[in-house]
Amino acid sequence: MKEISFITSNKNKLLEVSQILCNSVPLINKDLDLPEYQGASVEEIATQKCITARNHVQGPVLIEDTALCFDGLNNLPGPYIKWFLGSLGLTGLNTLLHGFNNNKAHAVCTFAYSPDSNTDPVIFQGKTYGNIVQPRGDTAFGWDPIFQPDEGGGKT
Ligand SMILES: O=c1nc[nH]c2c1ncn2[C@H]1C[C@H](O)[C@@H](COP(=O)(O)OP(=O)(O)OP(=O)(O)O)O1
Repeated sequence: MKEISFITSNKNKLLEVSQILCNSVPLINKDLDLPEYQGASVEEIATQKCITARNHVQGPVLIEDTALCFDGLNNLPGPYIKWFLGSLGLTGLNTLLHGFNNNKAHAVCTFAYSPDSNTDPVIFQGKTYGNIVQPRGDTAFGWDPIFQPDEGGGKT
């Protein structure tokens, strides 16, 4: 099977994707923080990110874009979660929801894969529903400490 270049600057993302694929797909990582379009849907952002990624490597390319959508904020921060998290921190993200009386949120993982530069990227997407809570638990990866998935047995 041909190797796929998974382009990400995020070590934790690379680790998770490698663990999930469990060597079933040969991945090579290129550590690049690709620009992300604004004002677009998560699917458009992932598509554009994948097209940009193709300029950096030969052969099949895979990228992923993560969004964290707060129901009370009409799905913001969504794809801008990286910048909200960087500016406000975990506690600040939680405080954002004060006054909205709605802690529901969903995480959206959007992968875009392109086998070659002549083929439009294909999108794969998964959503996990849950609630925004006070930070607790493992702080190793991004917004994990404030997201309690509905199917996580009460853990963040
Ligand atoms: O499973 C996750 N659990 C907790 N936090 C997560 C997860 N997955 C991404 N994250 C964080 C990282 C970043 O603060 C933001 C998404 O940003 P996002 O643009 O997709 O990733 P990134 O810029 O870190 O790496 P990349 O070079 O692949 O674009 O959410």
